[in-house]
Formats: sequence, structure tokens, C-alpha cells
Amino acid sequence: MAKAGDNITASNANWKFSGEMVDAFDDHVSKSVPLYNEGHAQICQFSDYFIKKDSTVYELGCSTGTLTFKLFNHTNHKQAKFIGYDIEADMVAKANEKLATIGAGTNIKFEAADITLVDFEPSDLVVCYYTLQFVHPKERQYLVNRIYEALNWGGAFILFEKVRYPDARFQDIITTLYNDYKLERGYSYEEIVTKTRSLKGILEPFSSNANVDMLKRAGFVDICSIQKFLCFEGFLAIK
Ligand SMILES: C[S@@+](CC[C@H](N)C(=O)[O-])C[C@H]1O[C@@H](n2cnc3c(N)ncnc32)[C@H](O)[C@@H]1O
Repeated sequence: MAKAGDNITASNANWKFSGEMVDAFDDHVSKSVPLYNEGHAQICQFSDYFIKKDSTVYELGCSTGTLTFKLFNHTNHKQAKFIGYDIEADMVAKANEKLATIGAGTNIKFEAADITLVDFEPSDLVVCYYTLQFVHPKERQYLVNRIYEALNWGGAFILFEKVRYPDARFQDIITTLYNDYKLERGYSYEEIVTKTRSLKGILEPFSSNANVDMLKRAGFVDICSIQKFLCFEGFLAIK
């Protein structure tokens, strides 16, 4: 195991969202994902158009629940139902610990579940914030199809993903600039390489176009890009 920054250790092709990672996660993700907090704020602003008093709202891959809490705190519709799923029981335990301390009542629920297997109820808003990239490509289209099916007419799917660029020159430039971004945030060369190696076969970004094509194949017609910084992009798709 080698250092991947923020007290996280990792090894080749073996990145994990469990164990020691859980306590370090909030710090690590907000430092390593550009515009992490700004993306959350933007999603809260968009959510005003979709969350109603009888809505069900999903966060798929909720980790420690940070975004679900922000959505709940932001909305005027506290009666709406918020469901956060994460495949890692350790992450869900942390989210539930936070839920117990803020006492948000029973409208927020965190559950350990594989989002490729859960049955979704009709929903007005589904958010996947840097999660779909960890779902194996063979499962991804099927999951997005089911998200589309679960959405009520007029409901939204907000998808943020690490993305690839359409040709080698752009990809090369962006990868180098993202490495610079991490160096500027205090990560060492060793930590940056360790993390990159640990994500082999685990984080598989699609290009921007491939994400849009996947959304279209699922049935979405109205799709727009809502944020982009280097290789990090957010999409809003409305059913
Ligand atoms: C980068 S984190 C998401 C960050 C979070 N949305 C936020 O705003 O802080 C990705 C999360 O997706 C979860 N995940 C990956 N594959 C999953 C799956 N098949 N089902 C549920 N959760 C999954 C991981 O356990 C991890 O907690």
C-alpha cells in the first residue's frame, strides 16, 4: 500500500470506498474533485425546479450523505422523501451517524445498496454525483434506462462525471492540467501516481459525447451541460 493523500492508502487497481477511507472521504473528495462544493450548490439551485412536496428524490452513490443533506436543507419541501443509496455499508453508516446528529426526521433515508440492483419508485429528481463512473460500463446503460423509466414526466436526472476528451491531444493537455491542479492542492507526486494507479479498472470515464449518447439511448431528449472544469462535467437531463 502507498500513500494516496489525506491519510488514505491504496494499491494498484484496488481503490476502495470503505475502511480508513470513510473518515477521510469528505476532506479528500472536496480537495481532489474541482468545484465539488460549487457543483453541490448548483444542484441545490436546480432542484427548486423539480422537488415538490410529494416528491421522491434519489442520490445514487451518496457516500457520507453530504449532498443529500444539502438538498434537504435547501428545499422548501421538507415533506419530500430523500433516499441516498451507497454500495459501501461503511459510507452509509457514516451518513446515518450524521443523520442522527442533525435529527432531520424521517424524510431522509440512507441505505446500503447496489444501485444497479435496486428498484426505484417514481421520482422527480435523481442525482448521480461522480458515481456512475464507478459503475461497470456493461451495467451503465441499463442503469440509466431504469433511471429514465423511474422519472416522472418533467423530472430530472442530474449527472456529474469525470469525462474523457475526444482526441489524444486534448486528453493529454487536460490530464496534465489536472495533475497540476492536484499538485497545487498539496498532493505529492507519489500520492497522485498512487491514486491514478489504484483507479485502474475502477473509475472508467466516458467522453462527454458518450455520456450524452447514453442519456439519449435511455430516452432523454432534453439534455444540457451545466458545468465543466477540465475533465469534470455536469449534465442536466429532463424527461
Ligand atoms: C465519488 S463518490 C460520490 C460522492 C457523493 N455523491 C458526494 O456528493 O459526496 C462515489 C460513491 O459511489 C459509490 N458507488 C460506487 N458504485 C456503486 C454502486 N454500484 N451502487 C451504489 N453506490 C456505488 C461508492 O461507494 C462511493 O461512495
